[in-house]
Amino acid sequence: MLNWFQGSLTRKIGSLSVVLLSFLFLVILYSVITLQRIDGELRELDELDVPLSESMAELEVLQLKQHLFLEQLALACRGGPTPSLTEFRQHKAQLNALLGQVEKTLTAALRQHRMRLDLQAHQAALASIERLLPLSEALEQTLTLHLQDQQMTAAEWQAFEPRAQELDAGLERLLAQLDSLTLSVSRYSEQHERQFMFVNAGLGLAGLFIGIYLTVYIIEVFRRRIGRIQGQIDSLHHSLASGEPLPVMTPPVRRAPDELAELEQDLRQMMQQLSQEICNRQQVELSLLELATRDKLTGAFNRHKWDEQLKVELALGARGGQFSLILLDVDHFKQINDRHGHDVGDKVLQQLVTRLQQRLRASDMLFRLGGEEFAILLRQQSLAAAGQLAESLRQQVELPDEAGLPAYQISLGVSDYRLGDNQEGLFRRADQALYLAKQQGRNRVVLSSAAGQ
Ligand SMILES: Nc1nc2c(ncn2[C@@H]2O[C@H](COP(=O)(O)OP(=O)(O)OP(=O)(O)O)[C@@H](O)[C@H]2O)c(=O)[nH]1
Repeated sequence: MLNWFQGSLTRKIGSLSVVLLSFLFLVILYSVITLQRIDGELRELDELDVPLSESMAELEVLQLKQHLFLEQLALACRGGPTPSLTEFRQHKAQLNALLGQVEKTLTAALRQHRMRLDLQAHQAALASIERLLPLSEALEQTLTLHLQDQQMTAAEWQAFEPRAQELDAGLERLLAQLDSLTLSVSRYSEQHERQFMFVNAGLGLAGLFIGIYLTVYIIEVFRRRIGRIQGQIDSLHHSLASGEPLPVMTPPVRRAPDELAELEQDLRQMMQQLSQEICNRQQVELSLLELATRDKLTGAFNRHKWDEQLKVELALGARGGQFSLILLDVDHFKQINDRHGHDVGDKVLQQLVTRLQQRLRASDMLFRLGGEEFAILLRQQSLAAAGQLAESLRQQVELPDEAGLPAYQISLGVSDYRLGDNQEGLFRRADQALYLAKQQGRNRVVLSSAAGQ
């Protein structure tokens, strides 16, 4: 049973169909066998019912003839013509033949015994025939004796009449028994046919319900599972369109490994891979963006980013925004390189960026313009405030180093945005301030205003 639940969908539907077909086959088999039985019963009924009915009709006619003969005999006692003994003998021979025929029919039915006949009623009818035969024989002998002298006396008639009536009553009883026998057989057959009809209708309905259940089951299974797959494909479409990672999938529930479940699992795996791919791609994009905008050695923004950002800030400035610019340069950096080597020079540049970043705010942006030259964009900062920050940066850099790097200083030139400035104008003012700082002995801050700009 557990195997069935874990089986493929084709196997499940196939096995349910086999159950349904087997059930229908059994229904058909049952119908054929029962119909054959009913047909046999009807044939047996014909074999019993038809001859018995014919014999009964003849017996009734014979009984009437017997009555007439006895009436004539009663009249003969009172002086009427004596009836012919030959006629009585003919009746008796007919009676014997008929009784023999009925006995044969009943005995044959009993021997076949395929139908549910009332055995007691059968045997009672046979016993009645057994009793009637000697009675008829004795009556013939008595009548032969009385009619030898062609005349029956009144006393003889009185003795004879009860025995004749006994034979008549016996015949009457036999007829009633045969009648009830044929009636009960017909009733049994009718009842049996009705039962067959009900059972067959019930089985047919059961087959119909199983068929409907199977159909509904298949439709429901497909509808639910395909709906789930559709939902996953929808979220895949959405994710691909928006570029967002796919929703985190719960680990696949262990389900029957049928075709649809396999498809779902494949789809889930594909979505997980795709989700991973999207995350990777976003990381790659971030890395590429970093590479494109950051300086490899120091991690500060690069020249390319500087050009872009300066355009943005100038556009904002043209709309009323305020910002300032600091240009800074390491003093005598060539000497550091020359004395301590290029690698130490690199470390100095890295350390410089770290120290500067420590003092800057999140909205400030530090750029390496080339060599040992740097620029800082300060949003919402006046020239004076930028000058103060520049001075504090200078002092910060001047502090003795704990990592064993040589001491160094920086010179800084500061300018602020003025309405109508372009990239060159703004940069030139800051650069001239820096140049002046170098001229005045380095390790200092010069504002563009002080530089006469
Ligand atoms: N270690 C290292 N040195 C660099 C790098 N880029 C430029 N330099 C060196 O920086 C030095 C700049 O020297 P200069 O332009 O003469 O300036 P300076 O020696 O700092 O003198 P002033 O600016 O006048 O104080 C040169 O020797 C360059 O080789 C770099 O990425 N790493």
